[in-house]
Amino acid sequence: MKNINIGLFGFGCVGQGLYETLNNSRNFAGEISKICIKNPEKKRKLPAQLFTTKKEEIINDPTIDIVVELIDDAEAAFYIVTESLKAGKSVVTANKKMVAENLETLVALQEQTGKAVLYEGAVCGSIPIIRTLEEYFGHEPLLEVRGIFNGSTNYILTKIFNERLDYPKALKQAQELGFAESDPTLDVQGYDPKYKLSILLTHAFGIHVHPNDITNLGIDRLKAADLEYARAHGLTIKLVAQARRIGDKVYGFVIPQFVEPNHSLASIENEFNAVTIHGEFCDEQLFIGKGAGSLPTGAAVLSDISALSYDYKYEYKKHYNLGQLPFSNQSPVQVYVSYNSPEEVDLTDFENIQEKYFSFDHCYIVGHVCIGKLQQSQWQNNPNINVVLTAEACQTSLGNLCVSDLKEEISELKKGQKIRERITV
Ligand SMILES: NC(=O)C1=CN([C@@H]2O[C@H](COP(=O)(O)OP(=O)(O)OC[C@H]3O[C@@H](n4cnc5c(N)ncnc54)[C@H](OP(=O)(O)O)[C@@H]3O)[C@@H](O)[C@H]2O)C=CC1
Ligand SMILES: N[C@@H](CC=O)C(=O)O
Repeated sequence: MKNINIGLFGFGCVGQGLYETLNNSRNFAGEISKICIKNPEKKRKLPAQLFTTKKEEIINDPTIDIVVELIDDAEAAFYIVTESLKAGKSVVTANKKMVAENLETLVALQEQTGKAVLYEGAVCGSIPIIRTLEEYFGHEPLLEVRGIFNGSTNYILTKIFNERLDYPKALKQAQELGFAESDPTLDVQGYDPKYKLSILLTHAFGIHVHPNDITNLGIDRLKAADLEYARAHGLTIKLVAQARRIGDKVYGFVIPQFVEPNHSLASIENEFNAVTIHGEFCDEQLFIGKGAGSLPTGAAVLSDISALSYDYKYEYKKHYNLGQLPFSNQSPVQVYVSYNSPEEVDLTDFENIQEKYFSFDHCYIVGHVCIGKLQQSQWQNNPNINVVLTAEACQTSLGNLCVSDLKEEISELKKGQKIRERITV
């Protein structure tokens, strides 16, 4: 095997994880010859001559074979990746925001330059999901890809449910352990798993969907009453990313979901991620592995570097071979919506309502709403409002209750009245 000369950008959690995995791999012939970082004053555990703050020292170095981009700034990462490709170097990156927001450009640039960009570490850490979709499922029509795509929020939810730790403490731990993004709102508001879903949409269904077109709701608005609701019903909550093909359309979104104890995602805890693939031929498969952290992500990056050493490239088979399936947000889902007072939610946005509950400290409704309506609604931006998919959320059969009648009835209810009612549709 040829000795590979690596130029590395970033020496934080993942960069150091890569360094460890590279040095402890017994059969990998490669070394890091230069590391570009941002802050020259920071104390490093490696000799100073290895570090630089000048990107060009790596991009323009003809002795460097592969560029590995592991920084926490998506804009600068895009520059590094595109300039490296233009300079004739293949690239490994773990930056899901950068990849998801620019995938079409990156695919075109790979075609133009003949060089490769690999990004296994960008999606679900150590789970080899992109290569699995590319190679193993390259010709199988898929029906669904779903799962837990964010380690930090899964860690937080595990600590909240299993140890009754409060949200700020659990988030702080996820940050200290290196799981969270530098801006943790990307994790807790569901952006990070949305970037990953956007990338998987390309490899699973052949479609490029910009993350801005995918709905994401997070776990940052969960209130004590929502947790009590879950516990009282024997449920837990997971932040679930999902995409499914129904007919000739693909639907996808990231929304927290109540999960029953016997559900395959219920036992996925801490920073572990899980991906379920449902294919027309293979039926269901479940992949589980650590989705965040220094060594698991470093291992995914090392695997990509190794793949480049035998000239591996993503072929984007489904994207090139299949007609573009349209992506749609017109998918009705059943949601639990909790809020402080009845006028905060516009019930006319709902297709129907199955349950409503008002008490002094907790109001909620359960009903079907279209993802597109949810995405566009003003009320959804209200920080008092928390939306969780019900355990049956994606069963699409809708009742036909007229919500305008209910709206009037509910708006007359005063906060403090304790009414619990199931409405049969
Ligand atoms: N942490 C994880 O578990 C995972 C992270 N990722 C992704 O990997 C990437 C890196 O994450 P992580 O290691 O956690 O981040 P860290 O914050 O731990 O490290 C970021 C590194 O990037 C360097 N850096 C920032 N901006 C620049 C720049 N413009 N030029 C050169 N270097 C720069 C920093 O330099 P300095 O040291 O000087 O501050 C630092 O070394 C991110 O895209 C993240 O989303 C993917 C999967 C898992
Ligand atoms: N912040 C991310 C890191 C890995 O992608 C996560 O928590 O999953």
